[in-house]
Amino acid sequence: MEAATAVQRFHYSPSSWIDWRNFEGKPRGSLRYSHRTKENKRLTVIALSHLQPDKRSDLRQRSVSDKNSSALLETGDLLHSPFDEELRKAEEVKPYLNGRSMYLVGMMGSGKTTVGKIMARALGYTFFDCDTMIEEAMNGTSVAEIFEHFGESVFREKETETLKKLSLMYHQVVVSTGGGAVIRPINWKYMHKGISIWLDVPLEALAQRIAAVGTNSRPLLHDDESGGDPYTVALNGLSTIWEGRGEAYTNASARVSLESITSKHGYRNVSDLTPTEIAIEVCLRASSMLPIHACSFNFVSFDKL
Ligand SMILES: Nc1ncnc2c1ncn2[C@@H]1O[C@H](COP(=O)(O)OP(=O)(O)O)[C@@H](O)[C@H]1O
Ligand SMILES: O=C(O)C1=C[C@@H](OP(=O)(O)O)[C@@H](O)[C@H](O)C1
Repeated sequence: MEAATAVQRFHYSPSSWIDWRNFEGKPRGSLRYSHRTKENKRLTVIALSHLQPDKRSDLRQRSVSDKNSSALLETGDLLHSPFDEELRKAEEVKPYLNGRSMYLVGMMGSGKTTVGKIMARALGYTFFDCDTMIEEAMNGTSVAEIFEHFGESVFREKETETLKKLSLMYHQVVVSTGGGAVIRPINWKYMHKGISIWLDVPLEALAQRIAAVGTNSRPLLHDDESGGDPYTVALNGLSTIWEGRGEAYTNASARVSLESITSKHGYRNVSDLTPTEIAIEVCLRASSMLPIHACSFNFVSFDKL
């Protein structure tokens, strides 16, 4: 076996936990950690960057508390940590997707970015965030600044251009769209080139998430002057937006309801679901919609089934 592709099994012990501060951010939703072993071999660990601080500590506890837990350390290939094992369920659907891209739609805060990064990792797809692409195309101007200085219509034009580019130039991508991408019919023409999945999350759960991180990056929630608490402000804003576009989400090829997954897992609240559990469900849902014969066509336009 060549040294460059050799995969070594590394057993965690309570004292061998890796300090997260040694990680550096990398594109494509991963973090890379390198250190030298006693034998002076360079080992690299890739871990999931989507993990929130609380989820990281979950992983840490799971890793150090189980004597048999192990992670594959590698020199250039993928890491499969104990956490990644869950993702194998999603990875298994890859052959059925036949390279089709996945477009995540849903209200702001529904987890399109968080879940999309995990899906991309599981499927070996490339992840794109539409808002980030627009910001980059506007020389780093933030979404909030684009709304403020140029108005929503300019942002929507850029959004359409970005979806067009993604749908025509790429395959095997997971795209996190902006919450409002569903309102322009032309955008559906592009998103239906792949599989579009609506992440349907109750407004109360969305308001909780948004209140926790603030509305700075979400200009459509800025206008409230009621002086209410962050949760109420977010819920009122989301309710108004939902009235205007709730129906548009039903154009998606499939809907993944977080309430349904919650009861499937026997949980009490939507907030008990991990992003990984949701990502697995989205991948399974996408592949379950594909008729067997559709799998023999590569990258054909995938209109609503
Ligand atoms: N399943 C989840 N459980 C709890 N919080 C989540 C979950 N998914 C996303 N979040 C949090 O909600 C916020 C919005 O998520 P994000 O992925 O940015 O949504 P979107 O891209 O749809 O706007 C983030 O702070 C994220 O950490
Ligand atoms: O709902 C919307 O109209 C918007 C949602 C935002 O994206 P997220 O859904 O990623 O927050 C962003 O595109 C912009 O603020 C407009």
